[in-house]
Amino acid sequence: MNQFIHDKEFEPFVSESKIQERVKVLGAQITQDFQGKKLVLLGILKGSYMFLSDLCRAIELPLEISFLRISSYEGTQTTGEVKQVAGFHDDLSGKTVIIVEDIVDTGISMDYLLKEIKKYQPADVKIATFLYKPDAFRFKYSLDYVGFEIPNKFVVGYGLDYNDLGRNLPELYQLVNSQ
Ligand SMILES: O=P(O)(O)OC[C@H]1O[C@H](OP(=O)(O)OP(=O)(O)O)[C@H](O)[C@@H]1O
Ligand code: HPA
Ligand SMILES: [Mg+2]
Repeated sequence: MNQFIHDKEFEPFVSESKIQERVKVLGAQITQDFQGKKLVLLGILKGSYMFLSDLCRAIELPLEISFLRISSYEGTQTTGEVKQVAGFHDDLSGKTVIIVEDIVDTGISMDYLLKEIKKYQPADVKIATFLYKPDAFRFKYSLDYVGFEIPNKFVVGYGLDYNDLGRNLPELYQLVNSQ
C-alpha cells in the first residue's frame, strides 16, 4: 500500500522479510570477521536506530553499543553541511569501531564521520550501511557491509525519514515519480 507523507507519495520498495533476511546475513558476516576484537557498534542517529537494533541481535559476539547524532538533510536534499547535534564522550581508543548508518547517499555524512571518529584513536574503523546509492556517491572510500544498493531515489522507512516522518515503517518505500 502506498504511503502519503507530508506532500509526497511513496510506494513499497523492499519488504520487511527481505530486509530481515539480509540483516541476518550481514550479522553472520560480522560475527565471522571480528572474533576476538574489542568491538563497538557506533550507531548514527537518528536514521540508524532500527537497522542497529536488528543488526546487533544478529551478531553473536560481545560488543559495545554507542551513538553519535549528526544531521544534514532538509526535506529530500542534503544541505551539504553536516552538523554534530551533541557532544560525544565514549571511549573508542584501541577498539574496532563499526560505524552503523541507515544510508550512504552522497557520502558527505560518512566522509565527515570517518574524519571525526579517527580523532578518538580507534584500532580500526569499518562501515556498515543498510542502504547505498552508488549513482549519488561522490567519494572514494569503500564500504565494508552494505545491505542493499539502490537507485538514486529518495526512500523512507526502516529508520529513514522524510522531514521526520516515516521512520517507524518496518519496510522500505521509494518516492513516486522522483528522478
Ligand atoms: O550520504 P549523505 O548524502 O550525507 O546522506 C546520508 C545521511 O543522511 C541521513 O541523515 P539525516 O541528515 O537525514 O539525519 P537523520 O539520520 O536524523 O534523519 C542519513 O541518516 C545519513 O546520515
Ligand atoms: O533517500 C533518503 N531517504 C531518507 N533520508 C536520506 N538521507 C539521505 N538519503 C536519504
Ligand atoms: Mg533524515
